[in-house]
Amino acid sequence: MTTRIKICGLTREADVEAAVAAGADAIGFVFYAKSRRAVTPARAKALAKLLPPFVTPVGLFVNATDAELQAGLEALPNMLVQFHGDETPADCERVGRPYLRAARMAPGFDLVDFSSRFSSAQAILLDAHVDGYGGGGKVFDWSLIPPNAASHLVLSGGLNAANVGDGIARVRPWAVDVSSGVEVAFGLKSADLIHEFCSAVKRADAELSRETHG
Ligand SMILES: O=C(O)c1ccccc1N[C@@H]1O[C@H](COP(=O)(O)O)[C@@H](O)[C@H]1O
Repeated sequence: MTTRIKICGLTREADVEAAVAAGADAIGFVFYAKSRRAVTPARAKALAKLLPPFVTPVGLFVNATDAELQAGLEALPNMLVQFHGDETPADCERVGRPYLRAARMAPGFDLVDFSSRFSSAQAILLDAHVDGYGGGGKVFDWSLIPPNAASHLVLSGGLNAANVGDGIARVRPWAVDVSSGVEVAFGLKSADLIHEFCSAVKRADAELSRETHG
């Protein structure tokens, strides 16, 4: 299987170009004003114009107001919505768009129950439980993920080129998502690290395919 790749928290044209060139399937824009990776809807619109067909823009929101959601959706009408705060299933469904719902993984968290409550999500995105909701570059204990927790899982939380292959082999996610792990300083993406991350994902897929098909 091909593991899809999302590169999140892009703020500059060069980062978007690097992610597309490296083979990313999705690009995330952070619409959360408290994040140092935040972009305005107008900025996201300008960056998303660089995306070729079949690369999906994703808008990340944390407990956004209706006005903030609307502004994001108007700027990026074709975006997938990533809810990364305390949104309820009703909050997510009210927006009427395909969405990812972030689960903040920590010991005792009931992922099976969470996934069943958010069964209308396209995928459950697994992130470590950190202060500030996410994007903390922290790996969580992957053994907390029960088998068949959701039909589509996006693995995130502290991924980088060195550990993403292990994550793919152990979790077998539909997709992986990275932000901190492709940065040289907080919020500053590196084209080289983006390329290394995407190459590591492709190597892991090739290794799994060899194990499966010989
Ligand atoms: O990136 C942020 O600033 C952010 C803020 C609030 C919620 C989520 C955020 N980022 C997302 O967190 C995960 C994990 O990121 P990392 O690779 O550990 O840095 C990922 O989905 C980011 O998009």
